[in-house]
Amino acid sequence: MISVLVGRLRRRERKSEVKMASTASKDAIEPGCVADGGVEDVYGEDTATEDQLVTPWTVSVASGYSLLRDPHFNKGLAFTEKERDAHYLRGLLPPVVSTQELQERKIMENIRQYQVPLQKYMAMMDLEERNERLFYKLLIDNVEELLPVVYTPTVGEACQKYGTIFRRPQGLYISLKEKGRILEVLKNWPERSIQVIVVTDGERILGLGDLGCQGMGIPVGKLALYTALGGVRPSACLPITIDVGTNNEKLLKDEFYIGLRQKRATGQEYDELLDEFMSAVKQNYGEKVLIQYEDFANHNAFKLLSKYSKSHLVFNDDIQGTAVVVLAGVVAALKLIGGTLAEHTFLFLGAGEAGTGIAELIALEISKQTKAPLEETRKKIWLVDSKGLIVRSRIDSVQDFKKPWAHEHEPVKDLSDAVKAIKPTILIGTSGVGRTFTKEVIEAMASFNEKPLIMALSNPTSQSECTAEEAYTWSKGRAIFASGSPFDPVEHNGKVFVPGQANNAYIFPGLGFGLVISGAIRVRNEILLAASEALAGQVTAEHYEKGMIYPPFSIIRKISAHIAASVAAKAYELGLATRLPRPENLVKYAESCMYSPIYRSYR
Ligand SMILES: NC(=O)C1=CN([C@@H]2O[C@H](COP(=O)(O)OP(=O)(O)OC[C@H]3O[C@@H](n4cnc5c(N)ncnc54)[C@H](OP(=O)(O)O)[C@@H]3O)[C@@H](O)[C@H]2O)C=CC1
Ligand SMILES: CC(=O)C(=O)O
Ligand SMILES: [Mg+2]
Repeated sequence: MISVLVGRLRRRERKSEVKMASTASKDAIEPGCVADGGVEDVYGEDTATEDQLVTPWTVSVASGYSLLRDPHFNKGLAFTEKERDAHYLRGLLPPVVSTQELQERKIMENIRQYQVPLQKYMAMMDLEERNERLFYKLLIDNVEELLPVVYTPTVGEACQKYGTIFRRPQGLYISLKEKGRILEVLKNWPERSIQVIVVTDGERILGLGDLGCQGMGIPVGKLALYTALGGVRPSACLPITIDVGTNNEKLLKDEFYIGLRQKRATGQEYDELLDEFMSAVKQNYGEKVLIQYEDFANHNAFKLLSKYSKSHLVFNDDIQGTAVVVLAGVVAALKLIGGTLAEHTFLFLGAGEAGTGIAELIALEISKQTKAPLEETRKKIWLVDSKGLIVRSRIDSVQDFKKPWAHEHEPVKDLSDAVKAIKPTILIGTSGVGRTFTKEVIEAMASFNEKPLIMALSNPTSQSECTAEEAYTWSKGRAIFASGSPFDPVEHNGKVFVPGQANNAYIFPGLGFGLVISGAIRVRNEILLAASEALAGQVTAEHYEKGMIYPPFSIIRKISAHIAASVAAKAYELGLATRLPRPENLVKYAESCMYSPIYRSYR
């Protein structure tokens, strides 16, 4: 044990020596710029130029067999002849020397041969554990094909079966057993320079409910996107699952379940654990670490966000990230459906984190545009929950986050009747319940709207309120449609429709990256609105011609650089940014900070 600790300390000392050696070259890019992820180049391997030699440190200099088994440095068959000599690799590899491009082609061919999505997911996770740079190269270069594998919908199935497919632990598990020792647990994580944490307690995993400790697939997947889509260096990302038990009876009885076998802790016990976690994170990683809450149930999510947004850099992806991406999609869609934001009427199925989060940001933007008070702008937005339309007469019985949406109206029991009564121009699904946008609902939308905007946001695909095909067919090809999980293009009456993917994956990687590169210390609504505007600004005439309201994921790194720049600019303007001086060209700066998965050469 002592020798492991000494080894780890030595590693950190050596990393900082390398860091000093590499700083000079970075200054040549832009003063103050720190390459790859906007965080300190702890390993020294991420220098901006690829021809510089770096040392593959692990406990000591990694070499031979251990080098091949260190995913951070392993290049497999791509080790050069010189590297094979210098690092004792002779005989441990077959003679051929491959390129990263050839390795990438081979793995893509292998992955395409799997028919079952979960097999593709497992192949990708295996690759991440074997060769991190190749994993990210694959993900970046084939983003549209691989996003559904490492993210929704497949990650949902992976979480459901996490115990069965579990091979090696990913991320950090903090359970009730660690109460009183969370700081110690954080120190067990091998990296010190953490910039982004994604944390879940597993209670509302996508629209699949309580998956307890097996929710870990979500922080792992989200952080893979932080690197691939946003450019944050992998070593600066930390996935965490807080295990307070699960109320999922099936999992509690599952012999392969990996979490605490007890009912969820609530009340004071829960609050104290979360409080200790939040303090320990700040103590260990400082003020500027971004904590992204993910897939908490709404009874905790709103509370946590409001409690810690005053003292920590926190962001709730389901409440805030979803709101940003949907507002951007709606604003972009105005070019196709006409009118201003204020002229539209919105109806939501689902009044939880996503529904009320989106509703509030839309109301804020309308208020900003029209100067009308927020109480007024909220009146154009209606929400339906599991008990029907949220109306004034229900105000005393609904949760606090629903109260602003309890408008004057007679009670309405179901969505179909609500659509007919409210006559919305925009229908948004955030219920987590599949196939709830029925033929009757879509036909009603199409009966009083020339171009109804229909967004079925629930994930994974099985929970989508309707499919793309249903939306286009039932509206006779008039709907503008976007969904949370991807759908293939649909042909209807000889015309091809390309559905948009309204998923917070467009936003959180760029938004988080913008916070990191500016050293922001808090997230504010103005920052969310800036991110939304930046995303909407990336939709071009060419996209509109195809009926698209989001740009394609194939250009996500460019999109993320623009979002990050707008976020950073707003953070500087609000006095929330601490990384000084402010770079002049923030888009260029963001691009220059992005992690590159290209192999480095070892001395
Ligand atoms: N596309 C994206 O980027 C995102 C998608 N989502 C998806 O949105 C869904 C909801 O997430 P979230 O808002 O966090 O969940 P919540 O649990 O906070 O909210 C769900 C809401 O849906 C309502 N609801 C449940 N069943 C029905 C029903 N049969 N009819 C009408 N309303 C119903 C609930 O009603 P009640 O309050 O009465 O219980 C609640 O208001 C999930 O599937 C999630 O995957 C979430 C975030 C981002
Ligand atoms: C996309 C996402 O964050 C969710 O479905 O929860
Ligand atoms: Mg989520």
